[in-house]
Amino acid sequence: MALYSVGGALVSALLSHAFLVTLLFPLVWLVLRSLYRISPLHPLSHVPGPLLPRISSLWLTYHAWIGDEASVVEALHRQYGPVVRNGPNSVDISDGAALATIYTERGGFVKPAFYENFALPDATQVHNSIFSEVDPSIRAPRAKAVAVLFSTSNLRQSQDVIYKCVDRFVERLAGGKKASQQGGEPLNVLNLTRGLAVDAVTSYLFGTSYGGLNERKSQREHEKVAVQRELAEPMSATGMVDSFVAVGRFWYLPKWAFNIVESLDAWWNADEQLSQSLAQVDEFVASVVRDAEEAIRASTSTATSDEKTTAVSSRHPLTSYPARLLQAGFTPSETRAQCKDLIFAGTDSTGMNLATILFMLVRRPECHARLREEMLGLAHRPGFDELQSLPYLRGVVKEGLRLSMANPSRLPRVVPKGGWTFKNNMSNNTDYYFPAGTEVSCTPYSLHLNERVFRDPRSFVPERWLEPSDEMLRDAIPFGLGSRQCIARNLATVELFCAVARVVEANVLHGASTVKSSIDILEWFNSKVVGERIDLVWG
Ligand code: HEM
Repeated sequence: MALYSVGGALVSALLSHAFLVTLLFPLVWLVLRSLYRISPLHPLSHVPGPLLPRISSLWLTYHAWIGDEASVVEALHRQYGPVVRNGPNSVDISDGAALATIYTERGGFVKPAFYENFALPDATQVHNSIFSEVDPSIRAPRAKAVAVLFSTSNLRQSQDVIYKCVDRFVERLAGGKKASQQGGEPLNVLNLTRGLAVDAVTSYLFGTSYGGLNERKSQREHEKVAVQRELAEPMSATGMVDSFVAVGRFWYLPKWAFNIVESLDAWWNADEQLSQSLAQVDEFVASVVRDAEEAIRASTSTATSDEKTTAVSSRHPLTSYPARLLQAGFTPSETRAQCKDLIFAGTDSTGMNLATILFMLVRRPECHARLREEMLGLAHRPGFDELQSLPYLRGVVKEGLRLSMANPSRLPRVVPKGGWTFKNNMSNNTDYYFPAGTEVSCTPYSLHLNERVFRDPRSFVPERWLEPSDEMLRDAIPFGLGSRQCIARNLATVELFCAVARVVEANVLHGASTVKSSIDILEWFNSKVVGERIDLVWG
């Protein structure tokens, strides 16, 4: 009876303080969850790491946001060793021995759900891209439809398309040099390399050039004014590319929170230039996909003669990226989203890498001289394939890719059913067991700057690639690794080789100096160059 009345009193007390209970319940839950996460009962309790990331994934989210994630995780490795817990359920490994299991063997582990925060809008729909799709069975038919475009033999056949863009790029660089010598503004080389990247991707894959290197053509009659403006103004796709790069600030958030933060961010940072850039890219992509649809319609036997005439006039190749996706049965809306993704991925990374290589060659004139000697020492202008076998040029490109940090932060994956034991030979032969569902990653920043593998790791030393160790070859992962490595690795590599070779051949960098002594970045998934400029000046 007494017990009954005590219970009743407790219930009525709780009910009369419903507000307090509502407030307390989540707090108690949070405290209990945090205690569990730092307790020996947690399956990752054996992995070293500081307190905050063990308690909450907000720690990593915060560092991604402020843009120091990769260097902060590297600092953890220095303190705790090659295996560190950087979140309640996540672990980063700075030992290249982990790469094969995580990314390559048996197709590698799958990407975590937050990759889907990189999905792309098209009108009222949102589509996962080949990059953001986490389900391998959904990604596979899309990648299969376009894979042939990224093969070396296909690229070889279309090399003229790439060279045309590269030559225009060298011309623009030379124009910038002239203007700078005449006392103009410093040349933002990142703007031009992005122009080359967007033109190469769109000319080669879409059959139509975006024209990033040909903007403001109408002002040609005032050449000097036009050049000055080109030096100062960003290429028109820049706003769109930068807005996608900025998704990396909060991509770790769960979908619902991501959507709220993204909407607030879009409202807060709304500006005319960005809206124009987004609209311009949308318009370009829409017209490319329309042309592809027309060409497909006209190629079918049921096409009317009018349709055939339109298709012939548009001359859109049935083998283009959008045409291949459409013919494989994907909707025009999804095809537009996939094309926009390529414009973003292809412009940002290649642009950043090429600008970094040029920056490094200017900073190290002796490397530029040696490369020029290699190029000029050839009896003939090297062909497409021969370029990639020139030892010093290879060293320059590989070293640029190692240091450029276009994608500096971790490449996370999820441990599959059955768990995974990582046999760590680096620190006391400790074995680490990670249960299914654990997020594991290697971080290009840590691997590329590991002094055990790359002596004097922060210096640009192309010579180190003349006789690389097995570990160097294993740990340099600028394109990622395995089944989800960069789909356009061959295309990007070819762009870099051709552009660096032609720039050095034309001797445009002669007499150049850099405005800053280093390239400072925000370490988002795709890094952002602070100030969005990599400036060169010629005296
Ligand atoms: C030097 C230039 C480039 C670098 C350093 C680079 C780097 C990367 C990296 C690191 C990944 C893997 C990300 C991960 O594992 O989470 C990736 C994936 C990808 N990249 Fe690139 N990329 C470059 C150029 C390009 C270009 C030119 C394109 C398009 C034309 C492109 C399209 C893609 C796509 C679609 C994926 C997703 C592949 C998949 O998940 O199946 N990238 N890239």
